[in-house]
Amino acid sequence: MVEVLKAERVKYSYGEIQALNGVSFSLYEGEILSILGPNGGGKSTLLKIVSGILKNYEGSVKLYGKEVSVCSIKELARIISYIPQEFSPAFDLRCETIVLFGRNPHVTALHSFTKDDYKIIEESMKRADALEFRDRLFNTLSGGERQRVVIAKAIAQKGKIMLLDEFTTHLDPGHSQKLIELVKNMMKLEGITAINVAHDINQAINMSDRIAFLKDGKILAVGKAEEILTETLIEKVYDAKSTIIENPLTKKPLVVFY
Ligand SMILES: Nc1ncnc2c1ncn2[C@@H]1O[C@H](COP(=O)(O)OP(=O)(O)OP(=O)(O)O)[C@@H](O)[C@H]1O
Repeated sequence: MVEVLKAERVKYSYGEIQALNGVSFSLYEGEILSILGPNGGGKSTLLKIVSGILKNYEGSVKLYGKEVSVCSIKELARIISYIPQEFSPAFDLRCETIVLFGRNPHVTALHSFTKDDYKIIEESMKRADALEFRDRLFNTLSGGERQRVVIAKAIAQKGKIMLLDEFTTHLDPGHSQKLIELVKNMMKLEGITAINVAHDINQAINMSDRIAFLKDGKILAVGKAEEILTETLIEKVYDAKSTIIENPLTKKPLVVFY
């Protein structure tokens, strides 16, 4: 198994607030690792460190063996595609232009976008089922339609690692299901690896190879859902009562809160 990312004893604080307090885990090529946990547990902070937004962390975070804090933003953007919960550009931009942003990390100082870039954009929009929005203004689309465009941008970026930050939060069950399928298929076809930050535990169990629970800046458990999930763990993480049954369709654990 190729280790794509290795985090060791990562600590991060915002002034007095210790957001991460000794986080260690590995991410292996081709897997989806979902990170779950209560509000304020440190999930977004972890994604910001992995994507190079927060650099002054303690410990070590290596991507393909290289420390993230010394990678340039452009270098990271060639490896990492980030799909946020919401993307709201400050200006009125056409959807094609948004997807074109995905090609920025591949453009050199000497020449701008090429014919190939435009071909990649068209293919990416087709795959994300977003081609029909090509000439529409991004801000006029619905939440689900926008996410398809943002996913097209991530496809066009051709990063080997995808960071998904609660990317289905504002979507209805139909759109949410379609987008998860799209991301999973894309990952299989392109051999992409993903970290998926989520609150919907059952959705995370169904779409992931492994799950991790982050609380108070520490990982409480990480592994295959069927191996680590217990009612006691759920209570420790969320302070909530649950019962865990077998999902009749997927045969994976299904957490029922009560
Ligand atoms: N810019 C900031 N300045 C100060 N404190 C921050 C900042 N961003 C996050 N924090 C604090 O760091 C801790 C971890 O926050 P983080 O956003 O990483 O949690 P999270 O697990 O993503 O939460 P949620 O599930 O609510 O999105 C929280 O206590 C939060 O208040």
